[in-house]
Amino acid sequence: MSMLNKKAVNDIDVKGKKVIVRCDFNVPMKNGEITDDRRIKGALETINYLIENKAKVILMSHLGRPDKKYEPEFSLAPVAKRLSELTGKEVKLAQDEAVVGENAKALTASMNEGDIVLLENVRFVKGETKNDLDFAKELASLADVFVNDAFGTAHRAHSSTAGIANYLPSAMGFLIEKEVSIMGKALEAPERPFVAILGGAKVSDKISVIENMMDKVDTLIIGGAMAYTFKKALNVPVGSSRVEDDKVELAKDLLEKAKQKGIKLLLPIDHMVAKEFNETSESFATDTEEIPEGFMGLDIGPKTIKLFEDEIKQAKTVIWNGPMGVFEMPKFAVGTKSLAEIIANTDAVSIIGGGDSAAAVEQLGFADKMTHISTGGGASLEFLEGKILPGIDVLESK
Ligand SMILES: Nc1ncnc2c1ncn2[C@@H]1O[C@H](COP(=O)(O)OP(=O)(O)O)[C@@H](O)[C@H]1O
Ligand SMILES: O=C(OP(=O)(O)O)[C@H](O)COP(=O)(O)O
Repeated sequence: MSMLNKKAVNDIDVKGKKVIVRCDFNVPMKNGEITDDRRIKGALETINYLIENKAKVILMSHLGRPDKKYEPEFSLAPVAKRLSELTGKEVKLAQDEAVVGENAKALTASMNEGDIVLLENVRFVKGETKNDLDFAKELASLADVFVNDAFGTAHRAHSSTAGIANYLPSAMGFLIEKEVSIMGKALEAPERPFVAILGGAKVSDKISVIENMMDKVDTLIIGGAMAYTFKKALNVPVGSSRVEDDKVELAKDLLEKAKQKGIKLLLPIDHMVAKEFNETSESFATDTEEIPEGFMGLDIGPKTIKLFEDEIKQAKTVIWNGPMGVFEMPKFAVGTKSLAEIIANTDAVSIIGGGDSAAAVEQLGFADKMTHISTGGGASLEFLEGKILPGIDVLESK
């Protein structure tokens, strides 16, 4: 695959060079504080390598979705502070509303080897998300080499992730290398049995993943609200569960396809149901796969957990993306938590897609027991769909 043979940062000469590194520092924040710094930690290997190898390190990222102009609440100042703590070095923030302004130019012009400068949020500039080449050229003018290590943003073709590669020699960072090699190997040459577990809200979001996975896996497990569209396709009563009526025919096709390909497709066989979408409403576990009239499925039931567990225990490779229920409500988080624990306790290669399942695994303290937790939600989904990620595609090949 073309994304697997890119030059990495250790394939190029960086000594004394200004290296501009696109990171994904789009971290969740509450009241100006970073609530989860996994993405910052994920970039440290590349940053530390560059420092040790005497590069001048210029970092850039987006944060959130500002309205294409300077907005103080989207400043990367909290990230600069956290980076200083994590690297033990002063990380200067170039405080320019236009990103490549007087401060950025002055700070980057006077760098010593091993210094770190962080540019302001690249999405303060209107052209960024349109992959405007003038802005890409401005960013490139600050440096000698471009390294992309923003896996979480690799599915976007923006000035700082794609356009800039037109103007500088380029390579991928260690985070992108790790994400692509672990997930790439699972897709290309997995140890078998290979089990994919998909959950979350919508079939429509994950159709392409389901289709692509069908060519690779031995077993496909489907939970979360998505499962009810499949149940409806099988004429199983689903009560008032969340169903995408316009995807029922598609679900039928996917079930048929799984059969033709000889893939085991597992759906829930019991459910935690409630009258209403809240935690105080009357709720219970159903005996069978049928959901009574007037009730909705909000989590997988105990028999289903056991069914999925038996399958996961035999797997040599497990990929998981999307929660098994409405895990935001503790009462309906049992399925998601149980799966996290089951996967954590297998010897299989375990890969957790970004987004909700990654957050659940992290919160439960199982992160260390997984082979890999992706730092990209949308990006890992597109990768699993088999799409080429533009932020990687633009980089120089070996
Ligand atoms: N049975 C269900 N009924 C309604 N919503 C559900 C159900 N199961 C899961 N969800 C919701 O799906 C959402 C996550 O879906 P999605 O965004 O597709 O996942 P991810 O972020 O992992 O890609 C969560 O907010 C969760 O509450
Ligand atoms: O957080 C991100 O996406 P994700 O929530 O799908 O992982 C990335 O930083 C991309 O951000 P964007 O979806 O605003 O382009």
